[in-house]
Amino acid sequence: MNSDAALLLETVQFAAEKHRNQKRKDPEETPYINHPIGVARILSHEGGVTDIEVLQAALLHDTVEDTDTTPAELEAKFGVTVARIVQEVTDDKSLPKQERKRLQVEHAPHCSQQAKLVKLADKLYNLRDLNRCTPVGWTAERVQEYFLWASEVVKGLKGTNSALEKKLEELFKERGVQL
Ligand SMILES: Nc1nc2c(ncn2[C@@H]2O[C@H](COP(=O)(O)OP(=O)(O)O)[C@@H](OP(=O)(O)OP(=O)(O)O)[C@H]2O)c(=O)[nH]1
Ligand SMILES: [Mn+2]
Repeated sequence: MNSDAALLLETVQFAAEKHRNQKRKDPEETPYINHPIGVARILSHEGGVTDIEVLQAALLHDTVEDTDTTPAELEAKFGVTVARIVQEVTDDKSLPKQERKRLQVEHAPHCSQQAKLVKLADKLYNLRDLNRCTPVGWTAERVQEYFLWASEVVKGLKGTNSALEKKLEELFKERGVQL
């Protein structure tokens, strides 16, 4: 087997183990790991991304934010670059939600190109997921607010990947949100 394929399998196995007890917020309680796998798949199949470290970071992107995984653990297992990309896309969960959301908008333009790619694919996946079904407990207003906020983040990621940006723009247009 080629070493990139082996590395991706090692990475997806690690992420699946870390997220093993988590579910998405949809009514069917989809396994959480479907999301990071989908984000990596968007980058590879729709974004044309071949940078293995970006694909690994996509698979791992919610492990530090949402599980007991530490940045040091990622660095030891997957190297400094993958750990750094994940750190760049990790929200500080000790901050109030409004502040976290504001900081994503503020920080997006200053992220590395690799982190910007992961952020674009993360938003694309989550917006498509919102179109597929409404998370349990969310109102239509909250869904629309998420689209509005995501558009503010995506504005700061412009010029990163035209294919992904085009698909995001289409989703915003359907919601009457101007990018
Ligand atoms: N659309 C959708 N999202 C779900 C679902 N289940 C879990 N999520 C996650 O919920 C987050 C968005 O919900 P919010 O209420 O805005 O944020 P919060 O979970 O951090 O409080 C996303 O986190 P994230 O990936 O860290 O991204 P981000 O929104 O923080 O950028 C998304 O992955 C689902 O069924 N549908
Ligand atoms: Mn995510």
